Amino acid sequence: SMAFNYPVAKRDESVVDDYHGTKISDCYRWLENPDSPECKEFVEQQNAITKPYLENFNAREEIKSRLTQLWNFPKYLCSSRHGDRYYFFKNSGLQNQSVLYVQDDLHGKADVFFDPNELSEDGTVALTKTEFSEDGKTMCYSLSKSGSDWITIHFRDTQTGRDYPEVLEKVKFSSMTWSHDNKGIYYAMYPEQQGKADGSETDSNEHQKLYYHRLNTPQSEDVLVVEFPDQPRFRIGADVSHCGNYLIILPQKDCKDNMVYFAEIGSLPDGPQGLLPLTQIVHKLESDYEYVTNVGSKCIFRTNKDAPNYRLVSIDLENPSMDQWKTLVAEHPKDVLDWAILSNVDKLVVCYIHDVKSLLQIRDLATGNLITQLPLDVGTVTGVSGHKKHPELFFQFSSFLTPGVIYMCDLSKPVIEPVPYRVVEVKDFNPALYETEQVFYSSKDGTKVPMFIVRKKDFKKDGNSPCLLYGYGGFNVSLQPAFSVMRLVFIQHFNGVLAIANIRGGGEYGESWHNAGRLFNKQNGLDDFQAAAEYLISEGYTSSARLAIQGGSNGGLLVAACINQRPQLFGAAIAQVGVLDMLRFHKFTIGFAWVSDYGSSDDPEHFRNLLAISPLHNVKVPDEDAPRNALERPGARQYPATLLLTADHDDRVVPLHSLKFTAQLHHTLRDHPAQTNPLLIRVETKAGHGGGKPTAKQIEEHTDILSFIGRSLNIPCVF
Ligand SMILES: O=C(NCC(=O)N1CCC[C@H]1C(=O)O)OCc1ccccc1
Repeated sequence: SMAFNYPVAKRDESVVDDYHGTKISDCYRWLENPDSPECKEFVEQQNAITKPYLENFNAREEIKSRLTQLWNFPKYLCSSRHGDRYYFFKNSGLQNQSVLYVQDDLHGKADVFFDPNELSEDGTVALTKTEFSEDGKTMCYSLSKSGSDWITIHFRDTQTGRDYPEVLEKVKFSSMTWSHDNKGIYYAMYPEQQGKADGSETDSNEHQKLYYHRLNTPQSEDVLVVEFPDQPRFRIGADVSHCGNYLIILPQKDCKDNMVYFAEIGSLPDGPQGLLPLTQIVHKLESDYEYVTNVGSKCIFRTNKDAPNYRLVSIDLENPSMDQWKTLVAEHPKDVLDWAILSNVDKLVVCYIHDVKSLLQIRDLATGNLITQLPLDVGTVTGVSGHKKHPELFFQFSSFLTPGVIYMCDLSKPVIEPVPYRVVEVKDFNPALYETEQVFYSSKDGTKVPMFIVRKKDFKKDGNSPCLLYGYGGFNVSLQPAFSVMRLVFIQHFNGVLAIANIRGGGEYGESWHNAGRLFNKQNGLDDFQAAAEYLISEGYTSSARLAIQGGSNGGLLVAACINQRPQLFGAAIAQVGVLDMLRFHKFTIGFAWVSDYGSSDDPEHFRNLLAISPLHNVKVPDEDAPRNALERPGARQYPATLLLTADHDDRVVPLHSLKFTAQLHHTLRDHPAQTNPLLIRVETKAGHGGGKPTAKQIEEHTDILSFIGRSLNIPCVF
C-alpha cells in the first residue's frame, strides 16, 4: 500500500493545561480556530491526501452509480391534517430535499405547497420543521443553511402560499408552538449571541430565552415570556397544551432530565404582554418529562420518574403535588415506553421498544387500558401522525429490508385495522435474497447485548466476509432497524455482513441501559463494541482484517476510542463527526449539554475518567509485546485504516475534534514502521452534523465511505 506523506502539523508545546494538579499539553490547540489561515491550510493539506485515496478506487464509479440507482425510489413521510387539508412530504427519489405537498382528500390530486429545492442551487438550504396554526391558515417553518443548527423562522399563508414579511433570527434548539388564537408562536432565541452565527463558529450557546412572536410583526417586538437568568445553560422547551389553556415549560440543562413548569395562557385576551407567572410542578432535575396531552387540568406526561422503562403519569395542574400524581400507563417490566400521542379525542397511540423492535398499541385515554395492539413485522415505527380531533392515524414502518411503508387506521371504527397507504418499491432490489437475525452476545462483564446481523441468504460463516459493524452507545438513543441504501450496497456488492450492536449507553432497555453506558460506566459501551467484534470474528461472520467499524458523533467517539484500545482487532475504522477531545468538548457550542453522558473535566473524578477514554489523549504506538489475542489481525501491530469525517458547518460537534485527533494520529504513528494503513480525514464544505444534508452530498459521502472500505480492506466488489 502507498506510503503516506502526512503534513507535519505544528506542535505548540507551550500550551499546557492544569487539570486539578495534572498537567496536560494540548499542542494542537491552534486547530481550534477554524478561521485561522494555518487551520485552513491544515484542512486543505489533509483533503489533498484523502481525496485521491478515495477517488482512485477501481470500483468507485460503479459504487456511485449503484448507490444512485438504489437511492432513486419515492420517499414519503406520514400525511398530517391541518385545517381541512392534508399535507405530506415526498421525495421523488434523488431530489436534494423533500417537497411538501397539499391535497384536499387523501386519494385526490396533490399540489406542491413548499419546495425547498428552490431555495438553493446545491440543496444546502433545508426545511427543518413545520408547525401549522390551529385553524390551518398559517404554517410556521424553519430553514437551516449548510447543515448548521442555527435556523431562521418564517410564516406562510396556506391559502395564498405567500410568506409574511418577518424572519426570526438567532434561533437554535427551539420549539415552535402556536397559541390557539392563531395569532403567534412561542419559540426560543439566543439574544446575546455575539459575532457570526452561521454554524462555522465554535462559541458556546448560552442564555437561551423563550419569546412570544405575533404574526405579521417584526421580531424586535417579540415578548420575552420565560427566562432563567441564573441558568445560562438551560434550553427551554415549550408546548401549548392541546386545549390551548396552558403553556407547558420544560427546561433542561443537558441531555438528561428536565423540570416542568406551566403558565395559564388561555385567559390572556391579547396574548402575553411580558414575563408569564410560572407554576413549578417538577422541582428537581432527576427525570425526563414529556408532555403528551391533557384533559382539563389533568396533564399527561411520559416520564422515567420511578420508572426506568418509562410510564404515563397524570398530574393535576390544580393540585400538582407528587403524592397526587396518578399512573395512567404503568411501567412495563422489560419493554420501553418509547413515545405516546393523543389521537381522535380519546385514544392514546403508544409505541414500545421490545428487544429493539417496535410494538404499537392503541389505549384508552381515560383509563390507559389497552384497546388493541396493531400487527407489525420485525422493525421500527419510524413515523406517526394523528390528530386530537380526527380519526385518521398514519404510521410509517421500516426495517433493514423494508423502506418506509405508511399505514392508515381509522380510529373511529369498532375494529382498528391498518391499511397500506403508501407502499414504495425499490427497483432492482430483491429483499428475498437477504436475511436479518438478532443475536444476544456476551460482553466482557457477561452482560447480554443485542445485535442485528443482516446478510445474504446464501452467506457462509467462513470468516472471509467483509463486515461493517455500526454502533452508537449513548444519550438514551436506540439503534432500531432502519432502511439504508449504503448498507444494502455493502451487503450486496461487497458480499458483506452488516452488524448493528445495541451497546450500553443507548436506550434499548430504558434508563438502566443508558446509565450502564455513561459517565463512569462509559467503558462498558466500548467493551460491548469490542465484544461484538470478537463475537463476529469467533462465529465466522468475518475476520479482523475484513472488519470495518463505523460510528457517528458519540459513535465517532466509540470508534476512535476502540482503535486506541484495540488497534489490531479491526481492519478499518470510520469515525464521523466524532467527539474526540473529551477534556474540552464542553467549551464549544452545545457541548456542555453532553455532560449528562460524559461528565466534565472541570470535576477531578470525571477528569480522570475522561482522560482514560479521550481519543485525543490515548493515541499510542501499538505495543508489539502485548499478549496476542487469537482474533486479532496477524502481523506487526498498527492502527487500522482510519477515515475521519467532519464538515465546516458542523456546530453540533465542531470540526476541531477531528482535526486535532488527525494531527495526533500522524504525529504518533508517522514514523512507526508497521503503520502502512492510511490515517485520513475528509473535511466537507457547506455541510454540518448531518441533519438536512442534500441527497447529492449524502451519495457523495457514502460513495467515499464505501470506496474507503473497499480499497483499504482490498475487497473484490461485484456488480
Ligand atoms: O446536543 C444535543 N444532543 C446530543 C448530541 O447531539 N450529541 C451528543 C454527543 C455528540 C452529539 C451526537 O452524538 O450526535 O442536542 C442539542 C439539543 C437540541 C434540542 C434540544 C435539546 C438539546
